Amino acid sequence: YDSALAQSYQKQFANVEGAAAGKNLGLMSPAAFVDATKAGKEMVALDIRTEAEMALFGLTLPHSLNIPANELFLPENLAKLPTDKPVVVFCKSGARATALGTALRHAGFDNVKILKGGFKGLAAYLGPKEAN
Ligand SMILES: O=S(=O)([O-])[S-]
Repeated sequence: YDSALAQSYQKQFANVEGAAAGKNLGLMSPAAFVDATKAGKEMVALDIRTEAEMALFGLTLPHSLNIPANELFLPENLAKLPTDKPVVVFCKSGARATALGTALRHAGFDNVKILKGGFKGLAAYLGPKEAN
């Protein structure tokens, strides 16, 4: 294996322990995302689902980007990601966002957060109380 890369990951994950483990992985709960959005905090939501999924439903937030996971690391797409405000990565259930968000963080995008549970988690959190 690539020992330099492994060392770099060891450094990245060295603080993933105890109560701060999730935070140090860049995970953001649906509650924290909703609160930050309502508080008007400047954030960019990045939807990395496939185009077919995005066609069904997607983000209508003012600052959102749609870049499918399989194209995210193309230089022209990385160039679209702001580095001066949080970028919250979205997918359906959180798996892709965790993988791709972790990769972005490892590549130096320290401002990247991962929406825990994806759209599903957000919908479950908002639930009927918001619909009423
Ligand atoms: O990757 S996923 O959690 O959206 S199915």
